Amino acid sequence: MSPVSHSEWDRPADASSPHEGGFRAQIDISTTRGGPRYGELNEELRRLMDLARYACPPEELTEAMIAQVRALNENLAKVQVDEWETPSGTRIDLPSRGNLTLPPYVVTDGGPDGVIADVTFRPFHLGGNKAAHGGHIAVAFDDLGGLASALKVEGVTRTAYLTVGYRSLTPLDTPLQMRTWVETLDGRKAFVKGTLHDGDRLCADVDALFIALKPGQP
Ligand SMILES: CCCCCCCC/C=C\CCCCCCCC(=O)SCCNC(=O)CCNC(=O)[C@H](O)C(C)(C)COP(=O)(O)OP(=O)(O)OC[C@H]1O[C@@H](n2cnc3c(N)ncnc32)[C@H](O)[C@@H]1OP(=O)(O)O
Repeated sequence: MSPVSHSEWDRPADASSPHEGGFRAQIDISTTRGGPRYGELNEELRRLMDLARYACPPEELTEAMIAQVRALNENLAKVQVDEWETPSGTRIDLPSRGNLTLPPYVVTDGGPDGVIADVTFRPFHLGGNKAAHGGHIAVAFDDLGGLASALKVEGVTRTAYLTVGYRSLTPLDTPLQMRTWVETLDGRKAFVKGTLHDGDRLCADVDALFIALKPGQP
C-alpha cells in the first residue's frame, strides 16, 4: 500500500467542487488551522475527559472546578466557527485529523487498498471492567471505514450500515491496530471490511456499506 497522497484532497471550492449545503465534493485539509499548539490543546482536553471520568470530587472542589470550566468554555465560545472552518476533522497532521470526539488514531498507511491505523481507546472510552465501550469501537470503524472508502472512490462517502462484531475485550490505554479496506466497489456502493487487533488477538471486526455522495447531495 502506498502512503496517502494529501494533495489529492487539498482542493479549494470551485465550480466542479461547490461548497454548498452539507456537501463537499472534496475535503479541505490543513496542517495549520488552529495553530501549532492545537494538537496540544486537544490532548489536554482528552486528559480532562480521562480525569473527569474517574473523579469523585468533594463539593467545594466541584464548585471551584465548575467556575474553571465555565471560564474555559467562555474562551472557546469566543472563537466559534462553522464546521467547514474548524481545524477539528481537517488537521491531517494530528491524531484523528484533530477531531477530539473520535478515539485518537494515527494512520500509518492508507490508500485505495485500505487503511492501517494505530488506535488507542482512552480511559474515558470506558465501557466497563477496563474495556472499551462498544459504541466508541463502532465510531473508530465508522471513521476509518469512511476514510478507506473515501480513498477508494476519491470522494466523500456516507455510512449506509455498519455492523460490528465484538470478538473479545478491547483494552484501554493500549495501542491497537485497526485495518479497514473496501472489499467490493459496486458503482457508488463501497462494501467495507475491517478488523481491530490487540497484537495477534482479534478484538472486533466490521462489515459496512458506504455510499459515494452525488454532486450536490446534502
Ligand atoms: C490521513 C488521511 C488524509 C486524507 C484526507 C481524507 C479526509 C477525510 C476523508 C474521510 C474521512 C471521514 C470519514 C467519516 C466517516 C463518517 C461517515 C458517517 O458517519 S456518515 C453519517 C451516518 N450516515 C448517514 O447519516 C446516512 C443517512 N442515509 C443517507 O444519507 C442515504 O440513505 C444514503 C446517502 C446512505 C444513500 O441514499 P442515496 O439516495 O444517495 O442512495 P440510494 O439510491 O438510496 O442508495 C444507493 C445504493 O445503496 C443501497 N443502499 C442504501 N442504503 C442501504 C442500506 N442501508 N443497506 C443496503 N443497501 C443500501 C441502495 O439500495 C442503492 O443500491 P442500488 O444502486 O440500487 O444497487
